[in-house]
Amino acid sequence: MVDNTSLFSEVFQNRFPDFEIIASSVTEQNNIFFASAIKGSEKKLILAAGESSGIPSGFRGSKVDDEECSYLVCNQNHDNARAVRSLLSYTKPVILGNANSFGFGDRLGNAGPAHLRALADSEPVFKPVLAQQSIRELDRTGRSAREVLDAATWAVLQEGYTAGFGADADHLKTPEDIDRMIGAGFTMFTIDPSDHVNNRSQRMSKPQLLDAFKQLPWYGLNDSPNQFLKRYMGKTFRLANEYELELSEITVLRAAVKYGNVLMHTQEMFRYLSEFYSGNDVEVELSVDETTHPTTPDEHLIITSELQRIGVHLVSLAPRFSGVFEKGIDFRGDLDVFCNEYLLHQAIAEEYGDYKLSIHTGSDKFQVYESIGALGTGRVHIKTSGTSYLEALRVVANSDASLFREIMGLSLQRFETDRKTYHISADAGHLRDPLEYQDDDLPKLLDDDNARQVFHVTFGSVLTHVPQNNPEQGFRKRIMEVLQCNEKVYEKCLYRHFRRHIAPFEKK
Ligand SMILES: O=C(O)[C@@H](O)[C@H](O)[C@H](O)C(=O)CO
Repeated sequence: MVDNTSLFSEVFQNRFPDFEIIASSVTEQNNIFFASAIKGSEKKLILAAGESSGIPSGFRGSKVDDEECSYLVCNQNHDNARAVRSLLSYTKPVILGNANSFGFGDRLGNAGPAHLRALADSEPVFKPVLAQQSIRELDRTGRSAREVLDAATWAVLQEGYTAGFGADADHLKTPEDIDRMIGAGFTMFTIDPSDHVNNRSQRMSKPQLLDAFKQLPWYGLNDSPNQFLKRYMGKTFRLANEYELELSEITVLRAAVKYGNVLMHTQEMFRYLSEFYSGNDVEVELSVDETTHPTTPDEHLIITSELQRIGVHLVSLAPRFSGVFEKGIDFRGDLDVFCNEYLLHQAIAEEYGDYKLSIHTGSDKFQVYESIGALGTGRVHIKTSGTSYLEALRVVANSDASLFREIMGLSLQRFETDRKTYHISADAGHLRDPLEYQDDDLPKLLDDDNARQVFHVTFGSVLTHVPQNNPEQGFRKRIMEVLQCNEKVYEKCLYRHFRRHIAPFEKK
């Protein structure tokens, strides 16, 4: 039996023959039908159809009145995204809780449909965090938090994905960062206290540690040096009836000095979010992945115990894992050491924090996913972002060699500046002048680690580059046009790439 939505897919198509109606998007609410559509090379649209009086007032568009039916042809702009979210609840982000989740950072705002398809074709292993951008990414691309959230709403509507998605305001360092993101409707808040990690503690002698230990913000933490030492020094903590962590005096002192101010700052950010936005349904991640030294399991145990004591509740925590996690390339290091520590971190997260482990810089870590996917233990959040931008550049390299060479030229120029604050080891000296590559060799650069990292961290310079003599020819506009003309290829690249990330977690 033909259901209403497939019937209306035909109605829309017959009424607008020069539009491509996206069948997966057709939905009905209060006898009004909606569909995502594409009109030639123009931006995607949203169509509404029904009795004229029935079309909700929040939608803005051009009206077409037929005898039996009225239609509204709307641009996918912010006002219409808000109207969609107020009408179709599944297009609003929600908190995901303890469910395994996958962060699909999307610096261009057009990768969402393929992200959802890569996930939908797997058994329900992950919930999608479809809107995810860090303050650093927004500052570098010039995009707003609402643009990121709207892109996720349009993707969910287009794919007819009704199972719920998250929205991660990533790497927040100040209360102002929280204000900037929560106003757009984000639901997950990743606190980044890395500026408060005392990395010097790694090299401190015991006298230096004792001196720094006394100067920690004990009053703010409602604690004292002696009470802290009594809780941990010389204590043995059993984990999952399998592991034991015995905390020596020097370990406890070093952990306190390294993370003491992190706890204070995290408490302040958590209280700000909880008190100023008490009406919002939110969840919090703590990310200490961008520090100079790995987070040891001993340190993780102390951090999570202290967070519990000061009333900070997390949905996930991102430690700095051992081994080399760099942007845009696979894991480097001893995979056995990583897996052993991962299991310890998982046991701590489960037993002392009841939260997920979060893997940042999760793009392209295929060796890790083959290992931990097979383990099938614990709960995990995986965070990716730059890798979707690299797949977009792969399409540009295959479709518009001239544009790609221009982008590569700018990326090489900007690399040494833009690489700051990113943990990468690429050597641009291995790359040649863009003009020295044959057209056919350009796409292969997206499989070269040095080139991947050069492109990965220069996204901001590229996406905000507008030639003074020709403002209409900015790189972002040209990239989006190439992707729009090659949408099926782009979606196939993204789908294939994210299936490779997700498949290792599917039950064999
Ligand atoms: O580039 C960024 O700022 C973000 O993508 C950030 O690195 C994010 O937390 C991440 O780890 C994505 O892989």
